[in-house]
Amino acid sequence: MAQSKTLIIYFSLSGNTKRAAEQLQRKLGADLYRLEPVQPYPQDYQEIITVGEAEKDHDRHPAIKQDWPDLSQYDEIAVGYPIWWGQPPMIIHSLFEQADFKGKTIMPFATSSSTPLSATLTVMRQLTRTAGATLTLDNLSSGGRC
Ligand SMILES: Cc1cc2nc3c(=O)[nH]c(=O)nc-3n(C[C@H](O)[C@H](O)[C@H](O)COP(=O)(O)O)c2cc1C
Repeated sequence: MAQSKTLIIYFSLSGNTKRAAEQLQRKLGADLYRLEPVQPYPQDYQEIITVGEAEKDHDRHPAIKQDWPDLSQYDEIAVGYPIWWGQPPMIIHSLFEQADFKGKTIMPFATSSSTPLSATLTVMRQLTRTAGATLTLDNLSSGGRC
């Protein structure tokens, strides 16, 4: 029987998380899917800040395109995102609400200017638990279940 593959789902605006996801893809031999909002974010940095801040302040989870691969092929899903205001962006909430992650192992990874991945793990644990999945840092930099 073929071994189950890992799927990497990532969100990236300016390309840093995209590059991290591609590195991880090479390391894990995983499949790759870029998460995108239905309504694209603005190009202008200041406008991104305005839109992103409004989403955060109003707990608004943007509509997402839902053309990811059939998740039943994967036991492990790596979820990557840029850290926004010390947290995963609201689009990651949309992902956990719309995708069926029940029974999956979720491996988070993130890029930022300085905030560490660990700052986002309380939210990621909550999202993962609500989705009926398990959060792990195995295969990534830190190691260990959380
Ligand atoms: C709206 C917004 C909020 C951000 N908040 C933080 C933050 O709290 N901490 C941090 O270290 N970097 C923060 N950053 C920087 C991004 O996390 C960083 O540039 C990231 O690598 C961008 O990833 P991307 O190129 O995949 O979009 C923020 C950037 C944006 C646009």
